[in-house]
Amino acid sequence: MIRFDGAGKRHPDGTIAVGSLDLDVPTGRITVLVGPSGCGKTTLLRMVNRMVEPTSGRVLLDGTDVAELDAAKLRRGIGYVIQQAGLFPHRRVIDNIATVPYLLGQDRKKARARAAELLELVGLAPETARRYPFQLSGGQQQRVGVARALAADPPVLLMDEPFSAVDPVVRAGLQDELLRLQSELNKTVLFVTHDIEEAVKLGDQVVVLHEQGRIAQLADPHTLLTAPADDGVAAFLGRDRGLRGLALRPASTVDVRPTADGLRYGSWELTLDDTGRPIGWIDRAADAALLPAAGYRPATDTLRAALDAAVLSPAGVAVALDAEGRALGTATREAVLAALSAGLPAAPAPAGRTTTGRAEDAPATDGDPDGATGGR
Ligand SMILES: Nc1ncnc2c1ncn2[C@@H]1O[C@H](COP(=O)(O)OP(=O)(O)OP(=O)(O)O)[C@@H](O)[C@H]1O
Repeated sequence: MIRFDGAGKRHPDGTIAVGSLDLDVPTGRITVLVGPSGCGKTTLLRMVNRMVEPTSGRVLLDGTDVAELDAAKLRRGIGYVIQQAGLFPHRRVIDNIATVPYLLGQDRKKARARAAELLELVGLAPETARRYPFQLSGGQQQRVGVARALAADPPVLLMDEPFSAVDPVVRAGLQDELLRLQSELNKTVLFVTHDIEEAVKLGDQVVVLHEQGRIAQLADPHTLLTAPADDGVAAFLGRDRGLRGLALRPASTVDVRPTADGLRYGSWELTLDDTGRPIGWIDRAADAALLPAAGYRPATDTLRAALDAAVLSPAGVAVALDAEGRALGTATREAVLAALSAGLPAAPAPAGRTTTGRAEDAPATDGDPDGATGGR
């Protein structure tokens, strides 16, 4: 575990980057520091590997004050990934990844073999190994940066806006990759971002920071989205935080009608190819062209993906897919909405209006929507 124990940083010019922070970063989990520019995120991250020395308080790594550890040794035991990857331009990818193992005096052949494994682990083709960083895309460079940070198999990973320089699609892919890696590796990850969406997607716990490293809220993503500590945090989370919360709930709760039970909904029919993959929806009544069938994967996707597929479908029906893209069944918009409502408190029946226009309780069986609009 990493512990910030009253850790603060005051620069010689008097700037207080971080006032005094108490924070536990649990072992084997992802903790995300998120907050506006200049709130002290990078300062805090760098206190862990002693690139910044606190001017007050301490940072403890598994109970030991990092100030007591040899800085170079400490850094070799902590993976560090930064924006733009920070690769050595004159070294091939394979040697970039093996940098720390070389420094640790590992046998070169062994270090390279491990680097090749890591290349595969982060989803890069083997031929990437011999290229130089400038021959890679931004997203590929970030993957190499992650592989390099993992090379010495450090228990701790510090990631400072590692994915912010790449476009949103590549970024989402890198985030997915990090979550997949983390499910296998269980590193203690301290991740810095200014993007709240990224924070709630990746964090087991999210620390929302105000200026000078003051904690505005420390919570798991669900709590953060549903119960922001104050208006400032709510504003930072954005207006669609309720909808974004759907991205934290699994799609597996949606009721799926198996393909064997039929693929017709009114005049709409889902057509599949020989392998069981959806081709599209056809409206038998209109004899019109096939329309695309939006799908989602119940095993791995979120409720948000299921809702998206249902909303996009011309038939109002999402296609549930297996990992190979074959149709398992279908889920109506209503089924998705039912799953969505399952986690929420039931809405009471609409109350009627008194003659003074004030709402009053109405029996659940006697809800009168007209009354609610004052229609008579
Ligand atoms: N060497 C320095 N001297 C004086 N002030 C500094 C120095 N380094 C950083 N600061 C200030 O400390 C504060 C925190 O900086 P830090 O880089 O930790 O913020 P951040 O939250 O990571 O910002 P960003 O999201 O923009 O990267 C900022 O106000 C910054 O200007």
